[in-house]
Amino acid sequence: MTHVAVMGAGNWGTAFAGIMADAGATVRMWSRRQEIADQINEGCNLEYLPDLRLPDMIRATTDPEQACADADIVVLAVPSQTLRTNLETWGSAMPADAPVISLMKGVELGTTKRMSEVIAEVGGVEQERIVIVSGPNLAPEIALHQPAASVVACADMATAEHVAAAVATRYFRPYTDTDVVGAEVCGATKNVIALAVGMAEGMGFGDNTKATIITRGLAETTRLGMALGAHPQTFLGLAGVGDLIATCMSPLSRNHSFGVRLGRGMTVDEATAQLRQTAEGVKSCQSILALGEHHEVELPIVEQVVAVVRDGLPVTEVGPKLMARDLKAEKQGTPLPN
Ligand SMILES: NC(=O)c1ccc[n+]([C@@H]2O[C@H](COP(=O)([O-])OP(=O)(O)OC[C@H]3O[C@@H](n4cnc5c(N)ncnc54)[C@H](O)[C@@H]3O)[C@@H](O)[C@H]2O)c1
Ligand SMILES: O=P(O)(O)OC[C@H](O)CO
Repeated sequence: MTHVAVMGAGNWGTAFAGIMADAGATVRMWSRRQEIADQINEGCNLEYLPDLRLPDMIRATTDPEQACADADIVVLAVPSQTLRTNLETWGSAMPADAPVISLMKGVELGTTKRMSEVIAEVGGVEQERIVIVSGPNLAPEIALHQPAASVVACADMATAEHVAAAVATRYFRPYTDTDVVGAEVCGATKNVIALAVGMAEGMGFGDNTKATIITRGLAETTRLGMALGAHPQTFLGLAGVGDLIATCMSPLSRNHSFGVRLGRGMTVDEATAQLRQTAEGVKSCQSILALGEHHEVELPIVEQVVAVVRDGLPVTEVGPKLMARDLKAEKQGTPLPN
């Protein structure tokens, strides 16, 4: 039987622990807070996913050593901006040879590192062991066992196949890939595009506007990913278009909901206080823009989101700024996949 350690007991960590248990594994979760560990051990994570009944093979602890003991697979499910500190705290608890699944969708502020780069640097994990799971996977829907699929990407295809077999259930279908960079760029950037779509919705704009932001958001995501060496087809797959649609259109998305609040006139602090959940795009927009600047890639929508959340630009000025940009050919700077 496979033993899995899930480090992080929030929305996605808990739903993903459920997937792995349903796929036949025993799971030990690491929770920062004792009361959440206690709730999980009683069969329900009331704070994050009250509707998901957790089976007995999922146990929780606040001790990282206990969580990781004898783990065949480790799953990391913490906010992107705390991953570095979390890894430092866990230290030698992490096993030296097990595959490490990254569920995070963000880029580190300050360093502009992708999550796999942080895991390699701080956790000392080789690229062949780092596996990205990314796709249209809103945790509350997965918790209800609604069918969904995801990309399982690893530099080493054999490891991707091994992990895919370990996460496949009747409601969760993995597709393997080796494009780690592409999966990570898609996952992080779609959160920023969802903020922009949410802003538009909050201001009262309709589906033409939202579809325009999604499509041009895909164009800038593809440009950035390709500059970093990603495969162009990744952006048309589950981690790309799939997740972009789910996150930009769903009221369950924290990033979308955060954007809606900004569009209705709330400040970032007000929206943060009201949502009280991780909306990764609010921080990652800044590191993604910095990454774009470093690689000389134009990211106009990301740039406007940064202007709103970091610099306080009124949301009403975003649309006019984007619409007044120089006219260009649609495919300029965004090669199509072969
Ligand atoms: N929720 C989803 O539907 C979903 C789906 C796919 C990917 N993701 C990604 O997975 C990652 C985790 O998301 P989530 O939804 O589980 O987030 P969450 O906010 O629901 O949970 C985060 C967990 O990390 C813990 N944590 C550990 N150290 C922390 C610290 N220093 N500060 C704050 N929290 C700390 C929290 O206690 C909590 O248990 C994110 O990168 C997110 O983009 C989420
Ligand atoms: O709730 P969000 O906005 O973090 O999005 C959740 C997932 O990433 C959707 O796939």
